[in-house]
Amino acid sequence: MRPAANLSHLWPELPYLDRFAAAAAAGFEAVEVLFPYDVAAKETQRALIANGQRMILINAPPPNYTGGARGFAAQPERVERFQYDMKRVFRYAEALKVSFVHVMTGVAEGKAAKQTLIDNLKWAAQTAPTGLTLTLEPLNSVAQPGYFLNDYALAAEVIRAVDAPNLGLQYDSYHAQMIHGDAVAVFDQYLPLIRHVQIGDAPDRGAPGTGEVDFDALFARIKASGYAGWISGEYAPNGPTEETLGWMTA
Ligand SMILES: O=C(O)C(=O)[C@H](O)CO
Ligand SMILES: [Mg+2]
Repeated sequence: MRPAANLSHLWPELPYLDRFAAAAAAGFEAVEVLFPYDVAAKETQRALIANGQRMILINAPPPNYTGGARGFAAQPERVERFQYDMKRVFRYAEALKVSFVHVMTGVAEGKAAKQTLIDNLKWAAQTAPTGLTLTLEPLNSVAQPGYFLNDYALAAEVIRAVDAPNLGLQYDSYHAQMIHGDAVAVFDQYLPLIRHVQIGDAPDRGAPGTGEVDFDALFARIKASGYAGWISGEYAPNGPTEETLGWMTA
């Protein structure tokens, strides 16, 4: 088990740069951040160095760089902007030495959207710096209405169509449970494509153990599978984050 902390979700009461120290004090050597772009990469780097941590994952920027709409990789009218932004994210990722960039599809539907996503990902996989893996994550339609990649079967189809060694699946127990009703079965079914794991409960996206995901079974399956990647806590703590971290030793 290699635990990581998603600092966009955990320690929400602290300013961004203070969350690194809180995570270090809780024992996290690895962190991830959804959208670090409104802070200079050097400042994030300083926080990582000061706390002996590594940044494992960032998201490709949303249209306004700090939040809001979740990407546009499946929007046919924004291919040029996609390539422009991905070049920026690659520079940012290299500066922070991140392992994964989550590419978001945005709101879209239909055949043209799927083909655009596949073409964009082929280009991005070829252009990405060596050592960086791109991920796709299905997001459920309650959290992200209209989001193109709203199903694990669709994500698997796109990943297989792109067929690049540096593109894989980002599994998230919260979204998997919301979309398919059984997060454990989704983990089992898509294991060969999974490169990164995030955990949160459903339906409220609380800490593991607060909802309907069977975490005992999920952790047992992860352990039995030989999955050797990161498991990142990405949930809304209902109270002090430190009191929600039992999963780190599960
Ligand atoms: O919502 C999630 O689960 C994510 O991991 C995304 O990165 C959303 O931006
Ligand atoms: Mg997630």
